[in-house]
Amino acid sequence: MEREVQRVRQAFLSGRSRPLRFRLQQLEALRRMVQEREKDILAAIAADLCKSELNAYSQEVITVLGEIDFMLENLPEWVTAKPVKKNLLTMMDEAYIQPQPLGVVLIIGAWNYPFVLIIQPLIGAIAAGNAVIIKPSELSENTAKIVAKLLPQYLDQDLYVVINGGVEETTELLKQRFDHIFYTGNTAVGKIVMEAAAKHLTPVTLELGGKSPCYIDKDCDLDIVCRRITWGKYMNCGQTCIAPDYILCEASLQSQIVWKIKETVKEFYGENIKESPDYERIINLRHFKRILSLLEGQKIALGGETDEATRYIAPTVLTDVDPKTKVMQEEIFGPVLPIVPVKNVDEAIDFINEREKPLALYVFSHNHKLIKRMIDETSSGGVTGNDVIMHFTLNSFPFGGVGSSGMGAYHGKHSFDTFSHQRPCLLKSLKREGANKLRYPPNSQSKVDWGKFFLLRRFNKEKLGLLVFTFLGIVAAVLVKKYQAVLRRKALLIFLVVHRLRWSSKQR
Ligand SMILES: NC(=O)c1ccc[n+]([C@@H]2O[C@H](COP(=O)([O-])OP(=O)(O)OC[C@H]3O[C@@H](n4cnc5c(N)ncnc54)[C@H](O)[C@@H]3O)[C@@H](O)[C@H]2O)c1
Ligand SMILES: CCCCCCCCCCCCC/C=C/C=O
Repeated sequence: MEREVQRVRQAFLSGRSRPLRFRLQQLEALRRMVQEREKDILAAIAADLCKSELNAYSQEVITVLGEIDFMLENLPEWVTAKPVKKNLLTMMDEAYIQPQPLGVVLIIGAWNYPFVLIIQPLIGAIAAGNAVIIKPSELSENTAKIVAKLLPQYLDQDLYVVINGGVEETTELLKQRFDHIFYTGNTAVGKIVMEAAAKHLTPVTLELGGKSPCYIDKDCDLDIVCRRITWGKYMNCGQTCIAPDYILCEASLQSQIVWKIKETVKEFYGENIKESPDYERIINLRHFKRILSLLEGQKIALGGETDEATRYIAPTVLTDVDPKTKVMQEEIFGPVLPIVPVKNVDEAIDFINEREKPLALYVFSHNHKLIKRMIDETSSGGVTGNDVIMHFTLNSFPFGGVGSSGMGAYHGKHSFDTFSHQRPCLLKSLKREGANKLRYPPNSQSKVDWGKFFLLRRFNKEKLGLLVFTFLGIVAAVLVKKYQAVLRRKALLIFLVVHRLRWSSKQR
């Protein structure tokens, strides 16, 4: 493992991942890989999650292609140095921020969207000029294998490396020194990753989970609300990090919600859900049993049918759920939707704020003010009003959690920033030592006063214009003189002295 990481580091140190042209060419090659090997990729995802190829394409491949195109379009602008505002002490210098790659990045993926969750961060890491080691989830082994097979056929083989394996291999990998670790998965392992990273002071992005609440106000169109919630909750069999985990609403709405979800389930998956190409299965037996255990003692208002042999769990709704029960203590990550009755929006806000900060929050209402109030008075990674999941699709948004749902974010420019160091660069001249002398010992009151003037003096636009105009006038005048260099310095000095004296007298 150590040797493998060392090999990737050597490749990074060669410098070839840095030029813009190389980054664009690698991103184009990645796009070619997705397009040319689409069938293989979709088949692998389908095998891992019992997912139709159409769904695999819409849920994973579209996002990846969109992200690559967005990067290709914007990268030339993002990589350029950005000049910054200067103060009086640095006004003759060059000052800019240069984004630079961090070095060798480790990306650890989760199984539930096994392709997009490793390829989307990879796109950001390549765009920012890094070398990357990718560790796909061992639970989605078909996707892990196809990614390990295809990437070296399209990308630089020493800069971008896939390492497959389970907990043992990941633990070994985490002992190595990286320049950034990007982890997607559950919160418990997130803590293990962060602890390992701390040994090398490696910064981390943690894309974690949590219980994302969904508040339904009585002032809304329940047909549409239930259709949207049914889509987001049962997509991928509930195994989506930002799926609505539970519903909060007034008790009187429960029966209508159950009825409308039931009708929508029929509309989406037909009479025989098991036969539907659009309904997935639980990833493994451990998760299947874990989800079943959440149903114990609950009032099942819809669904509840299961089949262990195929790890099938029907779209399920629980009503009158007691917040103290197990289903409300952990992220469900399956097709089970508890409804917890609350008296009103105030109680819903308190309910959310008494718990860990979720990855997403959903609010449904015709009342725009109520939605805004929920946003203002709660915290979550992201929010969608009157829909679910859809904030994920906007790559101008930073995607990530807050508190126990994660730290850091990615997608689009946010990915580029996550994998870049914003390096401040100040380029001075070895001339103009007069002004620099102000900071050298021995110190004096006069030097401090000059320092205050140079660093604290604020010019509004008019004054700045006047200053520039006067300065240019002086420069023009002295240029025609014989001893221009000496005179210019003196004139500038006189101007600054006069200006500072005026400023000091005003302050007194
Ligand atoms: N925020 C997001 O973008 C996002 C996306 C998907 C999933 N998630 C969250 O991830 C969770 C589901 O994923 P999961 O955790 O079951 O996926 P998982 O089991 O695939 O684990 C994630 C990764 O962690 C590694 N890992 C597991 N145990 C480890 C250990 N002890 N030490 C080191 N590495 C270890 C695995 O090898 C894997 O690569 C849910 O909580 C979900 O909400 C979050
Ligand atoms: C045909 C229209 C496509 C609509 C877009 C669907 C968006 C699906 C997004 C799925 C989320 C994938 C990432 C998951 C993260 C957490 O698990």
